[in-house]
Amino acid sequence: MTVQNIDTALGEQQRLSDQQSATAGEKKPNSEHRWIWFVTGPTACGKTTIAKALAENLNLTYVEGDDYHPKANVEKMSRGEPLTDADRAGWLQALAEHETAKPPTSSSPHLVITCSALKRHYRDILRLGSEHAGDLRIRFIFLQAPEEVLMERAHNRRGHFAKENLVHSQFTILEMPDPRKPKEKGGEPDVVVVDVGEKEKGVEEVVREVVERVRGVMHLGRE
Ligand SMILES: Nc1ncnc2c1ncn2[C@@H]1O[C@H](COP(=O)(O)OP(=O)(O)OP(=O)(O)O)[C@@H](O)[C@H]1O
Ligand SMILES: O=C(O)[C@H](O)[C@@H](O)[C@H](O)[C@H](O)CO
Repeated sequence: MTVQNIDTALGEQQRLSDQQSATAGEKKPNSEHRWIWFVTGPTACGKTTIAKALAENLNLTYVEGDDYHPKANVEKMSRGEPLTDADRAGWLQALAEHETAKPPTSSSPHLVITCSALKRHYRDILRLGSEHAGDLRIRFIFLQAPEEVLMERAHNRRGHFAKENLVHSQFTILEMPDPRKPKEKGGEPDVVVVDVGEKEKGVEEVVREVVERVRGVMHLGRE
């Protein structure tokens, strides 16, 4: 197979996976729905960077998930101590409530929210919004990169409470979503996985890919 053929095959595979993501769980698309996009992945994978750019490009409302942590969580993370399930419970609940709250009127009703969402169970808490407010389409973008790459990004980042000493603990509990398998087989077809680990890719290219794939899912979901 030539490089071009591999690219075409991968593109097709991605399109099929996004198509699945567009309609995951819905029998009939509803034109009145709101989109909620969670940008997820371990610390320093680029959630804030990519979510802001995505919101700006598609004119969606950006919400920084870290702003919903209680002070004690931020202090704990600043000391390099990993959060527990109990520490994250209230935070996940706050984000789940935020997604079902009355949509903002001053800007787009569609949200892009950052949240590490490291475990399947956490993503399921966020998915519950769809049951509580029937017009929601909750989707995830998982930014995937090797641990060493995120260690380096966290090390080089300035002015953030999360340092490189949080990275390893997050990888030990990470439950990577698999969008290719159906839900009944443990898969998560409502997740768009984007590789952000390649050095030569850079932020601009990742943003371009994310915007294109989100656009694809939202468009497919409206058909
Ligand atoms: N695709 C990329 N390529 C190279 N550097 C990147 C990329 N995306 C983000 N970065 C850089 O990596 C660092 C981490 O990014 P960012 O703060 O957006 O991550 P985050 O996932 O929001 O982190 P946290 O969960 O700790 O808040 C930043 O310095 C950012 O500029
Ligand atoms: O433990 C977690 O789930 C993560 O630490 C997130 O809650 C943080 O917000 C992020 O990684 C740092 O910005």
